[in-house]
Amino acid sequence: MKYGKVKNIKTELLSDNWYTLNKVTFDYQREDGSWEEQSRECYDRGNGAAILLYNLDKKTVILTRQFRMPTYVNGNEDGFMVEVCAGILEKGNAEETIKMEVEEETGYQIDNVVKVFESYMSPGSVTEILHFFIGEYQPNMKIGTGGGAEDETENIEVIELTFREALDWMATGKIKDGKTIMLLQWAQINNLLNQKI
Ligand SMILES: Nc1nc2c(ncn2[C@@H]2O[C@H](COP(=O)(O)OP(=O)(O)O[C@H]3O[C@H](CO)[C@@H](O)[C@H](O)[C@@H]3O)[C@@H](O)[C@H]2O)c(=O)[nH]1
Ligand SMILES: [Mg+2]
Repeated sequence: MKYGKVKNIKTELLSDNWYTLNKVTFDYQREDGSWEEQSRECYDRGNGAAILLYNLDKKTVILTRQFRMPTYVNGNEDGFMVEVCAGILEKGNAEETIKMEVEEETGYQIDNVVKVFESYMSPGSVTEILHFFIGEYQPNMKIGTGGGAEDETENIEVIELTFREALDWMATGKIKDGKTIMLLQWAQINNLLNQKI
């Protein structure tokens, strides 16, 4: 293997309070063939799925707004984040999970989703791979209020914006969430809303 091999992998559990934090110690083979011991903390919160919900007639997208404590403790003044709908894969595959999350968080029941790419979001410390989808919604697909799971105290606000407004929010920093920026830019590059940029 060109960029080294690993052996003697040892995993020490540091925390399993909500998700799992492990310290992984391993031998890593360098380019010159010599071995060195390294260790990395790996935070395992499972894998996830995210979706850009869009409507072609109205040229709109649906986003969510929710309080995110980790951002509050790191400079986000009110702690609120505008994000695409997303969730952690609990049971089932990414496609099933994202349809369930859409219903739970936004109140829309959508039939078709299309996977567009996947990405490790923080590969130096977080194990998670995130599956990215797009899905068209129609007003008559709204069957509930959304808001997130009661037992998870999510308190999610559902926001409908024109695609143009969403791009402006991204440009001005009102949208600062990585997965949301990635999906909005994917839509822009691929002319998803057929709009001249
Ligand atoms: N009580 C408690 N709740 C927690 C804790 N950590 C997270 N939660 C809550 O558990 C819920 C998980 O909801 P999901 O909708 O399944 O996940 P998500 O937080 O929206 O995750 C999505 O966004 C993340 C951040 O961008 C992504 O990393 C993830 O893959 C997914 O796309 C959220 O309400 C979250 O606040 C904790 O330590 N304690
Ligand atoms: Mg969520």
